[in-house]
Amino acid sequence: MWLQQVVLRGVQVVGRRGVCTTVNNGKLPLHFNYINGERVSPLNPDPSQVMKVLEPATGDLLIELQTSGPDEVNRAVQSAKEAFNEWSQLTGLQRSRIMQRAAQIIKDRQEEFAYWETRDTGKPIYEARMDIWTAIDAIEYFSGLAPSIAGQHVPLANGSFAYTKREPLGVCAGIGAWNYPIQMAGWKSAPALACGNTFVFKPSQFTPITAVMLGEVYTEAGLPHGCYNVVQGAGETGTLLCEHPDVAKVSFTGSVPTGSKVMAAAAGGIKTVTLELGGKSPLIVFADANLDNAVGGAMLGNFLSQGEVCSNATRVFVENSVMDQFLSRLVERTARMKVGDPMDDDTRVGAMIHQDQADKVMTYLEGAKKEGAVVACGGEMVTPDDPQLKGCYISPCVLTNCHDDMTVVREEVFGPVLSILGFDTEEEVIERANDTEFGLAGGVFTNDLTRAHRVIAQMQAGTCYINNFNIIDVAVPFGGFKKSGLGRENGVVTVEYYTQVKTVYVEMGDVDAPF
Ligand SMILES: NC(=O)c1ccc[n+]([C@@H]2O[C@H](COP(=O)([O-])OP(=O)(O)OC[C@H]3O[C@@H](n4cnc5c(N)ncnc54)[C@H](O)[C@@H]3O)[C@@H](O)[C@H]2O)c1
Repeated sequence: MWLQQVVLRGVQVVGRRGVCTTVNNGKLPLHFNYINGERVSPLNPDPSQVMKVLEPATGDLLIELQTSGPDEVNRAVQSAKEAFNEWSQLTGLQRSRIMQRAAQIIKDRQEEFAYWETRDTGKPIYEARMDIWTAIDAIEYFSGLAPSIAGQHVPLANGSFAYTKREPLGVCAGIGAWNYPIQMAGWKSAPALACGNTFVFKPSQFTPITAVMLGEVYTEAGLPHGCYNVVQGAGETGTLLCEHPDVAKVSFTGSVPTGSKVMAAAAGGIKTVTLELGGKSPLIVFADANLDNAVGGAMLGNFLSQGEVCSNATRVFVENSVMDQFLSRLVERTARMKVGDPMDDDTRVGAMIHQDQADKVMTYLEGAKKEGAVVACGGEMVTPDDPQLKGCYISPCVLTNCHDDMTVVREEVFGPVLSILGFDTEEEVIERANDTEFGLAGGVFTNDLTRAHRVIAQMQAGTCYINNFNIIDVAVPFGGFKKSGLGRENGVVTVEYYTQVKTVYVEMGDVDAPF
């Protein structure tokens, strides 16, 4: 492996999976906050607030770090507040140039980023490399938009006019989930910064590493100190950010229950929120579809990142007349997926994020079997040959004999579990597909162009696919309907979520006052 020894600023990590040793004698690696342009330790370290981060692949301790309490959150927000004046006064082009340099630095360091993303998340390295690119894409894309963020000119009577400006909001906070850490840091910081805001990010407590590396990159690229900050911690740190009076907006990615708490915490300060929440997305396969493509789409829609993906098509509706062909091809391809060492290039299913998540998935599977589901393949805990790999590995699972009211079909499992449901008519399947509180994504496979658009038009989901699934492009908005969220990430529309409109009336004549 190319990275036997990696040195992060302030932290030395020896060996491919060794426990990290730090400049602080391996006791309290405190340099995982990023405030005012540098990695920092909380000013008043509290030994009772140390967070242990385990490596998913091995189950070993990866890193220990200090949780950020009120003082540290305030320090990060104040750093962002002080930086706002300078950053927001730059032209879009000036901001753009700095961001472009940042994107280039990540490209130069992409293997290092991918390595750490894999160690932090347990996902296969080939996927981590793609994730790094999604962050690069966001920084490049929003840097491209920055110079063209502008308002409107509106002519009024008698030569008077009004104009609008798109102004930044101020300090924006981001809170991330553990399944796509660098992507979330990129998707949230890039539009925030491009629009002239400054930013404080709290990654998930399970995946703290790459967000801090991104801070170093931004600083190296010339981002003024304080524009991008990171605080570490779990829910309490997140709440402190949401409630902080100097935070103008919160962009949150995570589960529906937490999203609801974030919205409530932000409500006190009348702050805007972007919420990217959970899903239970449907994929409908009609009999006329190209079945190999449909099988590929169903697998993309279920087995990336060990199935820990919000938009996953965990309910695959297959027209009964092609069920047998579809299922045999799906099972054959799924059973071939290599489960194991996330650092191997040909691994397709890595380690679950932690034991609790693996237990949760296995509990759903046990419940599904009790409710009558049949395991067509997978769904077992796998023990890799390498004794170092003591994490939790689950073989990708296809469930048949499912019905709509099973728990596994109704709730978000967040693991490699695909439920197959048969259907006979278009009308019936649309109603069943929409029968969920979620609305993140949805898809259809058919060669009938008219039907494809007719079905998608009725689908209650924010991100829809015809003849593919789970592809993303930074130029295309992503987000959910119903309980799956509010607002969008990616695409030009995101500028609206990181700016506020100022209207200015300009009188060119005399004031016509009736007093
Ligand atoms: N829609 C999307 O784009 C998207 C993407 C990825 C994951 N998700 C969803 O995320 C969930 C899995 O991630 P998770 O387990 O990390 O979610 P989670 O809701 O448990 O945690 C998400 C983040 O919120 C923080 N948090 C917890 N309580 C908080 C509070 N009261 N106030 C503020 N922040 C708080 C956590 O520390 C973490 O950083 C799934 O439901 C998945 O569908 C959605």
